[in-house]
Amino acid sequence: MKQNYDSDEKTALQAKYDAQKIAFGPIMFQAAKALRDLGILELIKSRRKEGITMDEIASQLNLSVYGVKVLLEAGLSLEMVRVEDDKYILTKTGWYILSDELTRVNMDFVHDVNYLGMFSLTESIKTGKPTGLKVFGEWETIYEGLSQLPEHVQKSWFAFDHFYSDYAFPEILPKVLGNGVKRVLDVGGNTGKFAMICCRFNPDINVTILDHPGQLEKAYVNARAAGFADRISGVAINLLDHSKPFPKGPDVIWMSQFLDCFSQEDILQLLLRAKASLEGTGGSLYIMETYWDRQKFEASTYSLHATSLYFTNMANGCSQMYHSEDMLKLIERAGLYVAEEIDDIGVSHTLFKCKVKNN
Ligand SMILES: C[S@@+](CC[C@H](N)C(=O)[O-])C[C@H]1O[C@@H](n2cnc3c(N)ncnc32)[C@H](O)[C@@H]1O
Repeated sequence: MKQNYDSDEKTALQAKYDAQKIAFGPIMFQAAKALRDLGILELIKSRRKEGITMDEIASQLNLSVYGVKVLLEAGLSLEMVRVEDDKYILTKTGWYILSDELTRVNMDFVHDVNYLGMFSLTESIKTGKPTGLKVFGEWETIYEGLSQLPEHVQKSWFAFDHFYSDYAFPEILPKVLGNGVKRVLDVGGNTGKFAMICCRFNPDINVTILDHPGQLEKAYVNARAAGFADRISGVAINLLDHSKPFPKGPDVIWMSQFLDCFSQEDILQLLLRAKASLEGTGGSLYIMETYWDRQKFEASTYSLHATSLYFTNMANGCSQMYHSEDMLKLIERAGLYVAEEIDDIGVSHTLFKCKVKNN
């Protein structure tokens, strides 16, 4: 992470250039995506070091020279391509836009899930509502409508969600599921990915998923296909209804990439419900989240700050990718304590193992 956010040491020239990058950001984003999706970057990459002319790209891809020209010129300013003797060559940034899975997943998420809705971000800030969500439907939060979003939007949403958790899950399994764990409560368990990993990890483990009915349907299909139908069950629930207690007495309550879907007031209530479920049992609550202050790389912090605005405008209007101190204060207020913490899991996660105080 950039260690401090209290300095301003750019020259005026650099600052003005950076301001133009912001001013034209949405147009240049579309240019980068068009260069990727029209196959221009792929073709340039296939020519490696000798490069390829604009005319040849146009003819091979059946595009107008005009169209290829404006995109390639944008690509020069984006530093995605460079040009030598009229021949275009892919830069390192161009390679990342084309071939890096993390970048692709992020770009598709921005484009398919967020781009249209973000037009009303200011309104979301003023109203505390996810006003961008209306481009897809009339839900209070995106989670209620997730299974009804257009196919390509769902695909990008799930790819974004799964990319990050898929990398994180395998690393922490022995820590979370070792020591005779038998009953796992996966709060916000989505399509059952973690539940199935638990079942594979140890044949004695049974998992209950709490989530919206649309997500549970997908989880059941996946569980059946994997042969775990008898070990994975679900409770269809709107978790914002804090009058509904969590099932009592699991060995592990698992909340992965989940609490960022809620306001701080709601997180406190969810933690209190988790605590009530664990009271007197010796069980643990594991919270796996991406905190913007715990990142090793500026690129991660930047991505998390941007992702917060997805929550503001598209998801629910009130949550975000939190600072770890926000979460630690809520854990304390709920009467829990962090018994163990691990940073740098997967792409950018932190795991808090929480216990009930004076249990
Ligand atoms: C970002 S996903 C995380 C999924 C999974 N735990 C992972 O790590 O990949 C959040 C999950 O919480 C669920 N969720 C969010 N708000 C909810 C609510 N109010 N009631 C029930 N489920 C909710 C969503 O449906 C979704 O499956």
